Amino acid sequence: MYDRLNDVLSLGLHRVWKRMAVKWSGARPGDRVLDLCCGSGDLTFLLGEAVGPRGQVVGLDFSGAMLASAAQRELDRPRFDRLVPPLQWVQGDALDLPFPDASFQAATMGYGLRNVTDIPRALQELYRVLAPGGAAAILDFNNAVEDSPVADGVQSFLLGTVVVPAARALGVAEQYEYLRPSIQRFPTGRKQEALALQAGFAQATHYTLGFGMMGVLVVEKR
Ligand SMILES: C/C(=C\Cc1cc(O)c2ccccc2c1O)CCC[C@H](C)CCC[C@H](C)CCCC(C)C
Ligand SMILES: C[S@@+](CC[C@H](N)C(=O)[O-])C[C@H]1O[C@@H](n2cnc3c(N)ncnc32)[C@H](O)[C@@H]1O
Repeated sequence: MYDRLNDVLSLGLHRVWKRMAVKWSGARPGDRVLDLCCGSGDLTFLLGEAVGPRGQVVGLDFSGAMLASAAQRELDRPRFDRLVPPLQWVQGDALDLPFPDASFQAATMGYGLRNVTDIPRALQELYRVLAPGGAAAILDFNNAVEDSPVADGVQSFLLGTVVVPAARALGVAEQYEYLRPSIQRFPTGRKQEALALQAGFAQATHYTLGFGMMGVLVVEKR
């Protein structure tokens, strides 16, 4: 239901945003890459396409149920889709990653940073497991309250008049009612850049997508 609602409610655009995040992560053929808070694996599968059969892809999530869903999706993929390497599904905490320092050349995090309980800690762990020269792309809703009050207003309107009623019709209103307050608590793009630099990244740039309602924080480790 989560995947289907994402398609319907974003008019399929979330797939475009996820492809942009993978592109901006800098994942290249043969790389070892990580998808943090992978959920049902949307970004993990896209990373697999980017690194190809010689690459290595790890999807991490602390929900065993989401990982089981992702692993089943991998089994259900058509054989010709098997151009990607076998994906590794790891149950773990983004705040205490079970990987050595400098383990990955690139990483993604899709709609996860806003959901962790300690954003600075998550950025520090991401920095630690990236190799020097590595990069990551962190896709999430954009808290546009400072940069674009119009985008903030439209986002709030759509969440309240389209998203939550649609979720209510499917019996999952409570989960989707969480979105607006979580976005209001989420650091703005500028603040995310500052947090990333504090975590040790040499470069941090926040780009907006979806008419300012989504954002991607791109970070680079020297
Ligand atoms: C893929 C998307 C959201 C993932 C997502 C993240 C969460 O933290 C959740 C928490 C609780 C419930 C659900 C989620 C969740 O789905 C983004 C697209 C799906 C959104 C639900 C749609 C939101 C519509 C936007 C306000 C604006 C649409 C942009 C416009 C079509 C250009
Ligand atoms: C909204 S879903 C996003 C899933 C996927 N990245 C996507 O783009 O569809 C957020 C995911 O983050 C996971 N998550 C939240 N906090 C986490 C943490 N501290 N460590 C690992 N996973 C976490 C949840 O279990 C959930 O699967």
